Amino acid sequence: MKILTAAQTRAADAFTIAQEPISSLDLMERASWALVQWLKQRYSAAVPVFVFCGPGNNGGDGLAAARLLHQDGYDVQVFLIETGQSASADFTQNLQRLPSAIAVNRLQRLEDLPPGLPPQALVLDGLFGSGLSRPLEGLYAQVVTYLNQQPATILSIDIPSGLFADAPTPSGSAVIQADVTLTFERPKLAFLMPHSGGYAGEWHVLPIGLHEDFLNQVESPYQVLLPEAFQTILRPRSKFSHKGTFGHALLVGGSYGKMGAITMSAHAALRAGVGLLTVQVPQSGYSILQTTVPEAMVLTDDHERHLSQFPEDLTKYQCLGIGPGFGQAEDTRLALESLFRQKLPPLVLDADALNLLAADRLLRQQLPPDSILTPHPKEFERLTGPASDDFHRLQLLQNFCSEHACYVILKGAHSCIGTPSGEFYFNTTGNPGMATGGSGDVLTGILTGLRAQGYSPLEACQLGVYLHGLAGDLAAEAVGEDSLIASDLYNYLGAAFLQIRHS
Ligand SMILES: NC(=O)C1=CN([C@@H]2O[C@H](COP(=O)(O)OP(=O)(O)OC[C@H]3O[C@@H](n4cnc5c(N)ncnc54)[C@H](OP(=O)(O)O)[C@@H]3O)[C@@H](O)[C@H]2O)[C@@H](O)CC1
Ligand SMILES: Nc1ncnc2c1ncn2[C@@H]1O[C@H](COP(=O)(O)OP(=O)(O)O)[C@@H](O)[C@H]1O
Ligand SMILES: [K+]
Repeated sequence: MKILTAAQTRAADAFTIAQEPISSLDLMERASWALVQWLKQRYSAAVPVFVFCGPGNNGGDGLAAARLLHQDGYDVQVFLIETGQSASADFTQNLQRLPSAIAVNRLQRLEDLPPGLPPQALVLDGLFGSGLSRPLEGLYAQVVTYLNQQPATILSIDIPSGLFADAPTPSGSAVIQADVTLTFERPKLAFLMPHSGGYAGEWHVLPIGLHEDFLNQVESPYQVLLPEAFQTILRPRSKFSHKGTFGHALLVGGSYGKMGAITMSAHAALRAGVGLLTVQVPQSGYSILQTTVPEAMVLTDDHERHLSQFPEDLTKYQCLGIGPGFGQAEDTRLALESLFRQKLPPLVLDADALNLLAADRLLRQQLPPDSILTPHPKEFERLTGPASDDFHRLQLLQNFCSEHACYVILKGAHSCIGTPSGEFYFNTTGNPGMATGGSGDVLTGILTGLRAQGYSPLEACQLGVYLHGLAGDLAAEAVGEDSLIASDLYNYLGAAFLQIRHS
């Protein structure tokens, strides 16, 4: 699903109004109706609703929602922030349509605000939406600070007020801290970024019938991954298939004290459906691997505690995953250097393999095209240098992927896949229970297993991050986020496959 910028959203709005055709006022009514339908399922009419409106169409949505909620028996009060700014036409129309039974409070200074809102109250935040053009100041900023201090639940209409949809919001700006955001038609880029995503709270996308032709044609480099995409990607396992059909993967990693990392990757590659798996570890890992992952074949390095070599014949493998528990010993670095001079199967690189790459520009330049790299933000920073904000980080991601013709999964709450052609795919599965040691090792195993089965690098990245997060969500349903550990992720991978195969 494509993500639109604020400007594209305005264009989608205008296109829909002209082509459907529908009046702008009726489109606002449709958006507000969708919002109210959602809200009614979650909050009963016993909950008092306080609607805060700015001067634009976001405020217009708030007014229309206030009227619809009042019709449904909710106790609604409206607060208009009046700074002398002229209101939008649809705002004005909706203000005129407001039944006189709804109390309208006009706020011109901070003192006009009620001393406090009841904890059981629901605040509808309709101050500003996609039309925000500068950080909030004065009375608007004061109202935001006031609302953020209230014990009430805040539901933001479209976007938390004060948050820029597709540009960095300057730090220290007044932004609504929403509990829930109901956003129209498409998620906003800011919801997916580490520094701004938290403002949106739990967010949901409400379709409001923006014109299909526009949505199909509009070009956007940003997409979110949804399960529908996998119906065409996921391959069936045909009746006469055999283990050779599903590829032979090689995982290289592990060092003394970090053998668990490569063990978890191995489990994950197997659960991702690979036909055969070989794992190369230092000698001290031999019994560990043979005991804990009996399905895998094990090769050992000459060294007891760290890796210093790769198997000689790499041609029989369909994917080579390197990194979990790899270490950064000098021998290990030299082994990686000589590896890059050979003809190689598709690569997945993680953890210390990335740190070694980061420390060596020449090595980076030899990175084979179509490799998949899976850095967390710190590893990414080592590869590209620091980013000034989340949007700059996306720019660095794009530069890196196009310079090295590779795919980079920038891991996080919404892991982002960067591609050589400049598209970005944000993941929508996963939860904070996955913020636990070894989660990334599991992802490496999944990607290696998928790539060995012949999935393209982009398919493997998309399927891999989605399944990994979904396994985390299913595991969290069973054991809770607090107790989730990385091995739960490969243990729930089967359930995740079943869910996307049958959705
Ligand atoms: N297509 C859709 O998805 C649909 C969208 N809909 C809804 O419309 C919303 C977008 O509405 P919108 O364009 O009127 O923008 P909104 O944010 O309400 O306010 C803009 C006004 O505020 C002003 N202003 C800006 N920043 C400011 C600041 N810091 N401090 C003070 N003022 C500031 C700005 O003035 P200016 O920048 O010109 O100075 C302008 O006057 C969207 O989020 C959704 O809720 C639905 O109804 C229908 C379908
Ligand atoms: N809050 C979160 N929400 C969703 N996924 C998360 C969250 N925190 C971590 N993850 C996922 O868990 C994995 C952590 O990887 P990484 O930091 O490399 O862990 P490790 O090095 O311990 O294996 C990534 O795939 C990341 O997307
Ligand atoms: K808002």
